[in-house]
Amino acid sequence: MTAPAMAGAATLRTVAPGQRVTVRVPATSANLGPGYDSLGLALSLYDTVDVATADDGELAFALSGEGADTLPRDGSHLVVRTIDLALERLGYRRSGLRLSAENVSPHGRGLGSSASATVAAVLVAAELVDPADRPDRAWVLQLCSEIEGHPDNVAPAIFGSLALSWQDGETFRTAVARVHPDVVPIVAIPDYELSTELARSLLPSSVPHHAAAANSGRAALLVHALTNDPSLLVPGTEDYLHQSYRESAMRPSADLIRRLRAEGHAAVVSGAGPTVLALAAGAEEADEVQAAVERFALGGDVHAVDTELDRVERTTWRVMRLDVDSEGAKVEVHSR
Ligand SMILES: Nc1ncnc2c1ncn2[C@@H]1O[C@H](COP(=O)(O)OP(=O)(O)OP(=O)(O)O)[C@@H](O)[C@H]1O
Ligand SMILES: N[C@@H](CCO)C(=O)O
Repeated sequence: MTAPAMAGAATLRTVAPGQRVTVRVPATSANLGPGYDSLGLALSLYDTVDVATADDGELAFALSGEGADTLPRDGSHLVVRTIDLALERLGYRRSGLRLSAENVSPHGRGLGSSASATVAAVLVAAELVDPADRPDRAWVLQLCSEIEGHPDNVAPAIFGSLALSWQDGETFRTAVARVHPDVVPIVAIPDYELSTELARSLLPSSVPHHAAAANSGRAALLVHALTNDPSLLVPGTEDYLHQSYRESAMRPSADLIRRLRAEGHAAVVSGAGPTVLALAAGAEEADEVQAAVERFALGGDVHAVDTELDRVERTTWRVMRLDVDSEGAKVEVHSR
């Protein structure tokens, strides 16, 4: 992991004006059932961040897509805040920034939007410093994992494919595995949000030993199923550590997962939810999954009943058949 030692605030250098960097980062699905805080898959759904430096100290934003009307347009914007942090770690600070972002990944739905934004920001910062101070991708993984608190979304966002991540003391590491070409990810994104922070607060501080033992068997099986034998995806995606504890915060998603699994499909909560991820073993099964989700949606599962208003709210779902992204984040540095 190479990067310069952190400089004191007084010695921070200002990044050169007139630079422009564009980064495209895939969405990611973490956990995949039993791989809690460890496994993550990169998906063919991309956010793009474009940053230009200026010497006027001003921040300017051009945001489109998800969050365009709600995200802050000041130094508290996740991308700006993370660029500032990464630059500081590298011994730099910024003056003015022009940030354009096209956000495609939905926020707060379990598709790693905050991880994608964090990865984009750290990769931008890495390009804005002098070449001699440029960090490698292990440093990028470390900082992004520290910011997110866990590596399972940021690793596939950086490297693509299936990332198997772990922690050695304070150091985050990852190994990237190639996914079997028959595996087809399908996401069913409900119309309600769930913050990762809330979903994490629902987990117990310890689990019974038999649950941990069962989970480790399934996590091992899942890696084999995803890379070598997709016919084992249903048993490989059984989880014992998190999904059941979070059900109360995402009933419609839990109901859809039960329905899909009962019909023989490998369905799990994507990340901290509430999106449902199904991993089909081939195009034919992917068609069946899409049809099953549509039947479930038409059945009109009840999301909330407001008895005072005598009104029933029903969940609506956006279903997308995606590919596994095998490239990870792509950085383009525009010549001056
Ligand atoms: N592209 C972005 N630009 C700025 N802020 C973002 C961006 N994407 C996400 N965020 C911030 O992160 C929040 C969502 O983070 P959260 O961790 O709750 O969900 P997620 O990352 O979408 O899902 P998960 O971590 O379960 O996969 C948003 O509400 C927003 O504040
Ligand atoms: N492993 C994380 C993924 C969401 O960021 C969780 O389930 O809380």
